[in-house]
Amino acid sequence: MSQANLQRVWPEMTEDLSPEQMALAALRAEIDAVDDELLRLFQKRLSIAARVGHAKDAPHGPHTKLRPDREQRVMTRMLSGAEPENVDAVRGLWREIVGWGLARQGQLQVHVWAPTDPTRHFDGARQRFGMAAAIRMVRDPQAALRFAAEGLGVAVLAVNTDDPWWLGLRREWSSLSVFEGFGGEVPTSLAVGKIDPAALPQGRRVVVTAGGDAGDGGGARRWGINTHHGWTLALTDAQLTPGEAEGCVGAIG
Ligand SMILES: C=C(O[C@@H]1C=C(C(=O)O)C=C[C@H]1O)C(=O)O
Repeated sequence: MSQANLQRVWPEMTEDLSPEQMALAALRAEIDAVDDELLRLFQKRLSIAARVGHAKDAPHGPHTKLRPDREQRVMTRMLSGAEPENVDAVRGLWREIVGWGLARQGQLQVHVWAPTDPTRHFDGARQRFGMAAAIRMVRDPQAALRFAAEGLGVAVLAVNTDDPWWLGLRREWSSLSVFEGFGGEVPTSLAVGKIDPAALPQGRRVVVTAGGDAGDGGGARRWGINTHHGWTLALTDAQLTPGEAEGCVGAIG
């Protein structure tokens, strides 16, 4: 709102103000108007997200409502429209917005297992899933996997430790998919959940394979994350299909 307009709308409020105070009040009035618009749009988005949740109930599927592919598309679209200096702010805000959208379909429960540097892993989960999620640290990776396999929520598990929990992704926890990596180019923890394989993010696949070979058809780039008794957890650029013989257990974008 311009200073002249402010004076017109609130003459009694503005008569004793210095020009600096008037300028500040005008800018704050502008922010109030933007906030009103944001509030209306945010609440509209939340109610649409709730309707998307009902649409996912029919037919009732075995997967959680979290759709990493859709979240990735929403995020990419927003970041491509953001001014360069706003990219970090937009990323952080949209993580929150999408987190609250998902919460309208049921609060996301996240169990984090990270025996070393737990706060760093907890913070990574909080940034990824937002304030809407209920996040807690747990002591037993197998219990966290069981929790995720029962469809009660998702698990974030550290991989830079001596516990090769990830071997189970090809055995007893084959209903779970890795859908996110935390900690940089070579992730130090992975998120797993009962994610519809069709809803995994586009990009790097996660593979658990016997021997040092990712079985990715050769030529495709590959990053090793961990090994244990001849088994390898790695990332690959090869577009493998989750659940098939190549040992693909998910994708992290
Ligand atoms: C709204 C949806 O559900 C969840 C919330 C999303 C959002 O708020 O944008 C996106 C993906 C899902 O994790 C959806 O699947 O479109």
